[in-house]
Amino acid sequence: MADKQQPLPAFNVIGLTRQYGEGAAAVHALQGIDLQIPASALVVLLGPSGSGKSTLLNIMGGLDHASSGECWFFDQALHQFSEKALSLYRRQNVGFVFQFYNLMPSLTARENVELVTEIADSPMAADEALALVGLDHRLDHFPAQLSGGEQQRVAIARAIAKNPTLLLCDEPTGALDSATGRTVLKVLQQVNQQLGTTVLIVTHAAATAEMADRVIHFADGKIREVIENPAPVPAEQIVW
Ligand SMILES: Nc1ncnc2c1ncn2[C@@H]1O[C@H](COP(=O)(O)OP(=O)(O)OP(=O)(O)O)[C@@H](O)[C@H]1O
Repeated sequence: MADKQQPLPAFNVIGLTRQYGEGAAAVHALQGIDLQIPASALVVLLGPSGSGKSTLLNIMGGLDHASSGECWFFDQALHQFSEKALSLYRRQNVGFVFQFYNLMPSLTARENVELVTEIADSPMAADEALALVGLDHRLDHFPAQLSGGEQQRVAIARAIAKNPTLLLCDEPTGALDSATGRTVLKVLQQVNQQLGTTVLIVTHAAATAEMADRVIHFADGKIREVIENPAPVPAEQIVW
């Protein structure tokens, strides 16, 4: 009998596949993924280019559908969701951070974050979100007046301002030098620790694994290895 005290994981992924195209041209991006991610964990996904990391992240984020298998978010069966239900799921639960910040150049840092807080159900104030990422002194700056790392921190503030349960980050430090990347990782770790947000980071910067509770290694559309890290290090100590 199931242990009633056992909390549901944030994600329970069972036999997930994703195929692009048909026949001889088909790409089997995910070839049967089984995975559990506990709520409030910080998880890093590593693996060679084309191994399926972004494909899995996109399915977990409700941006894409699996070809077969199950993807549970707590008790919600994402694999059975309509486009409309996925859209609501994304709006209510998911913050996204990508390699490129996608800020509106004609809006200030505060206004970029307000774009999200105006349509979210229970947002934090834009100024509060920007203070959390250490940008309370840059509220009225435009993206062109900010460094790459600062722009990425605005993008993170925008993602967390709607108080998401889940923060999905695809190459968040990909466009940054290592020192600046470290400040961004520190913010992600802080969001995880202070807000309890489940954070998933896809990256090529293997040293990022040191700050994770759990590291998932991909190869050829499969999970090669999952490593639990009993003692994640503070992001500021990471060197790559
Ligand atoms: N929309 C698509 N149409 C066709 N093939 C796709 C599509 N998206 C991804 N693929 C293919 O699926 C496979 C997995 O891609 P995915 O982007 O998930 O890999 P990744 O591990 O995130 O790679 P990277 O580290 O380079 O971002 C690759 O072979 C890729 O070319």
